[in-house]
Amino acid sequence: MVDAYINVQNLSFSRGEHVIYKDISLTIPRGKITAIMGPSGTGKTTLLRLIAAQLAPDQGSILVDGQNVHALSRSDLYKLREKMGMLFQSGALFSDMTVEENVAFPMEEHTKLDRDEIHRIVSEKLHSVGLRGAAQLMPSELSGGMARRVALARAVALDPDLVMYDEPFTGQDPISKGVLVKLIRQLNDAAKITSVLVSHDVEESLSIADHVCILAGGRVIAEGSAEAIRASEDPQVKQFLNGEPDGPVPFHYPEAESSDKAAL
Ligand SMILES: Nc1ncnc2c1ncn2[C@@H]1O[C@H](COP(=O)(O)OP(=O)(O)OP(=O)(O)O)[C@@H](O)[C@H]1O
Repeated sequence: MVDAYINVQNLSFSRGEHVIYKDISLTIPRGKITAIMGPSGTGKTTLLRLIAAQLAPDQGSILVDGQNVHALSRSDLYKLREKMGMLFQSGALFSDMTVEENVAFPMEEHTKLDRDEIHRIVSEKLHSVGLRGAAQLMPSELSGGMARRVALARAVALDPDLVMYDEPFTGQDPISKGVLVKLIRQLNDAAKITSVLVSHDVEESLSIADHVCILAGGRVIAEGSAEAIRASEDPQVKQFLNGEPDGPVPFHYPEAESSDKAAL
């Protein structure tokens, strides 16, 4: 039996007429790195936002560490969110704060630790991403890869049980990608974190993930170990892994019926 940290059970979610998920179930194992992959616009970021209870499902449930996140009181949800680190695409650094102040920010917001203790933890977190020497720099003085690593240090500042990464490799050169892959692995293993990674980057995702879910067309088209996914003979999985535009997974965003009729 898989020791699940997150259980998505019979989840359905629509935005207006657009069905994003139709009765999907998947498991995110505890202490492992799970990659969520799928074509652009398929709803990967939406799934992270549903897990963080920033969005509510139309049907079904999401259990995080055994708790139904959408049934929690405001204060229990707040407590659970303190255990979730997020590195979202939009999660840029605060441009008017130094690197050190950026990493200290979640501790100042969520804990009563004193300045010395915060300083010690910030140094430790920056050391773990190889940037202790950059503590006094401003974000504008960092390369894109360094900024991503500072954001990573900030995402793990509160020692979360779960870290969700949304497209951490976007815009990174191959060396930075390799560094980020190693860091995500190290942080996951050293602190026994459960990591969820959303990415388009098939090679980087398969190289790092223990467990993989591929989403397409509102469904889970494959779920399993990275090796099992690589070896899959399923035409939809092969199409996605090989980056082929034509195949069982449609390339075009579905048009509303009314616009079809209007065009006739
Ligand atoms: N705030 C919103 N209002 C309405 N529709 C939205 C909103 N945010 C996202 N969507 C729609 O939901 C669908 C899923 O979006 P989402 O960002 O989760 O996809 P994704 O798989 O993460 O895409 P990408 O890989 O391109 O980032 C898309 O079709 C998008 O148009």
